[in-house]
Amino acid sequence: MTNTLSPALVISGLIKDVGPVAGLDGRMKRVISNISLTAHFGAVTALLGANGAGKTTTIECAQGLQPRTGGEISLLGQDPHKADAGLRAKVGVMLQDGGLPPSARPIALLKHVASLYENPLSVSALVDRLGIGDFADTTIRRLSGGQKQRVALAASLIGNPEVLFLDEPSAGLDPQSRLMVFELIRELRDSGKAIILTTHLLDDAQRLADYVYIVDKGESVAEGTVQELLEQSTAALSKRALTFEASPQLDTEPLLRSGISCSESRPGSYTLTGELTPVDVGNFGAWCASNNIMPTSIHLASQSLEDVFLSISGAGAGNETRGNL
Ligand SMILES: Nc1ncnc2c1ncn2[C@@H]1O[C@H](COP(=O)(O)OP(=O)(O)OP(=O)(O)O)[C@@H](O)[C@H]1O
Repeated sequence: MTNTLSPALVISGLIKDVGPVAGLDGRMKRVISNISLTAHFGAVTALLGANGAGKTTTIECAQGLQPRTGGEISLLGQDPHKADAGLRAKVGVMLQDGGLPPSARPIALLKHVASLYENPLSVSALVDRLGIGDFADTTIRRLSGGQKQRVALAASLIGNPEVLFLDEPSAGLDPQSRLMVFELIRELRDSGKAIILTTHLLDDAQRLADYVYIVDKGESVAEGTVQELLEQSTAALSKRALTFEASPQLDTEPLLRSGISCSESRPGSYTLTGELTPVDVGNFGAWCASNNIMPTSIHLASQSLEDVFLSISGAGAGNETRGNL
């Protein structure tokens, strides 16, 4: 029986080199330079970061699917790279590409996976729970991305694992399926399992994670609960952006003051950024009036939570992405 008081997973100073890489004249490329994290039982631990930050590589090293170059990993008290079948049976994995055989049908596949475990969960209960019965007779290759995702989640759960790795669990799910999957993840967490998930969606981390590690360019750059991370960046939260469309190459100099900048991201599309006050908004109106400028659109927005996380992760302001990191 696993000691549930010890962490399920501890990663210290992970380093991972890949290659040889053709673009680097056959040299190795360091994709993880320093990632450390601890995941506990009864908690959802999220690795949050932009595409290419190193999340998948980290969890694949944590599962022993990829060898590490340096650092230490302890999964249920063992080195995952030297893991025996006993350890593997306690770990469930849902990979980003699903890894499901394309010609199999969902229920037959789940029954087969269940037969590999000593004490599997009930296939029919999981099928009902994840709504898999609706497409039970369709081969995996013909399923939609979200349907495949649900089968992959069921397959990762069937062995009733103590630790569950989920790589981008909400990818491709429609809103209803997303709620269903999130509810199931919370139940699993409440039943004491350790859940480690990767996501580039702040919303997923906010809804699900008890503890978040922000990963950027192969390093863990911040950690805490979502609330703690938000509190670390209250300065960023007070920033706003006023975007307007008008003629190109306008002289926006009169709108600037210390802490307020203006950029023309494409001809005729301007964004004023900084701690904008009502006086700045008034000045903007007066500037339009005195220069006979009639903008075709004006949009004032608080910096989004995504911007806050981008500022923590150093991915840079001015990123147009919304809803993603
Ligand atoms: N075998 C490899 N050869 C070359 N580059 C690699 C290899 N494996 C990973 N990388 C690079 O390492 C970086 C991290 O990749 P990884 O898949 O871990 O990122 P991620 O955070 O999971 O991204 P995503 O959200 O897009 O899945 C990326 O720049 C990726 O291109």
